[in-house]
Amino acid sequence: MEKMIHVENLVKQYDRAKTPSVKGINFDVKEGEFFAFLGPNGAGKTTTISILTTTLSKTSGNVTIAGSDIDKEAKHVRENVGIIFQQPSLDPQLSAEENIRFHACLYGMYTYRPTFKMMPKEYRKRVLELAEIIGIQDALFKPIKKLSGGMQRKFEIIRSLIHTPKILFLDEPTQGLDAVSRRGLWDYLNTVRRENGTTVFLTTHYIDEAEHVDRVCIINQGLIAFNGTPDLMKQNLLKQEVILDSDNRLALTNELTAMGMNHRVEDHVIVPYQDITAQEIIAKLKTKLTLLKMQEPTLEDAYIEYLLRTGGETV
Ligand SMILES: Nc1ncnc2c1ncn2[C@@H]1O[C@H](COP(=O)(O)OP(=O)(O)OP(=O)(O)O)[C@@H](O)[C@H]1O
Repeated sequence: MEKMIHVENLVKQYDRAKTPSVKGINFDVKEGEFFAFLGPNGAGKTTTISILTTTLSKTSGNVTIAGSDIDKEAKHVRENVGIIFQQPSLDPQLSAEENIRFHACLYGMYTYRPTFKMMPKEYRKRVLELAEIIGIQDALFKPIKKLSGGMQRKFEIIRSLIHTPKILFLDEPTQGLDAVSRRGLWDYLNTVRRENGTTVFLTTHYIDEAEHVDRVCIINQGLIAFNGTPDLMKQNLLKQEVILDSDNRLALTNELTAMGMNHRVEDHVIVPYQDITAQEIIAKLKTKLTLLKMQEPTLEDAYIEYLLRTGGETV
């Protein structure tokens, strides 16, 4: 599988800043991968994403995007990426379609024409197709300022996809959106990923949005603190527990003690385990159980635990 993003010893020192904001980080993102770049406020996410999308210069290091060097082949890089920034970047005075048209012409895809009807057939087809996928055809010709925040975000995504980028960079794309709009946006992005095989690089403070990504990379104080699958992150950090109970709780706890299993009694009997599976514990128990529950840690639990253990801020 081709490396879509390659980052090697990337350093960014802002003018007048005492220390670098990004301190020599390394990571790769494979073609088609859904990659979440997480970290607390000020960790270096926006700095990194801005460098990768050629909107900010780096201090040192090597970065290639879809095989193109970000310094030597910046134009190629821009042709291959779509970007959704933290702050909405649509022109509120223009209609949704006009925003898309300007963007497409800016990318050199088409020569500008003053009306939608005068644009080439291929452009019109693509815009209508993309609008249909999210079900917002009706809003296409309305002024952007009349649309809800969620709809505007969707239009930004359409706009960023108009040139069929290989990589979509999303910098906190759902910030400020309500739960329904967030869900709708993710359903749409998943459709795009499935249909186009687009590589997605996401930064978000909603850790649950990264629960189903292929890989999570945590940046903390300008350094990579973790890079691996969400499952690995949970396994590495969270103690696993099984929650049990019985009408004869004393018999149950006695049995656990006899088995040499550490446990504590809270609302129920909680049994932390390591080097053994929950199934093995349960198979050994003779006492009749009235409750059997696995503790299902979330990615957010693991993330907070990770930052606490590595001495980072959790905000
Ligand atoms: N233009 C700048 N000049 C000097 N320092 C900056 C500049 N932009 C960012 N920084 C500093 O660089 C560090 C990383 O900031 P960055 O915006 O990349 O973090 P972030 O992880 O995106 O944070 P957030 O989650 O709050 O958006 C911070 O300490 C920030 O204060």
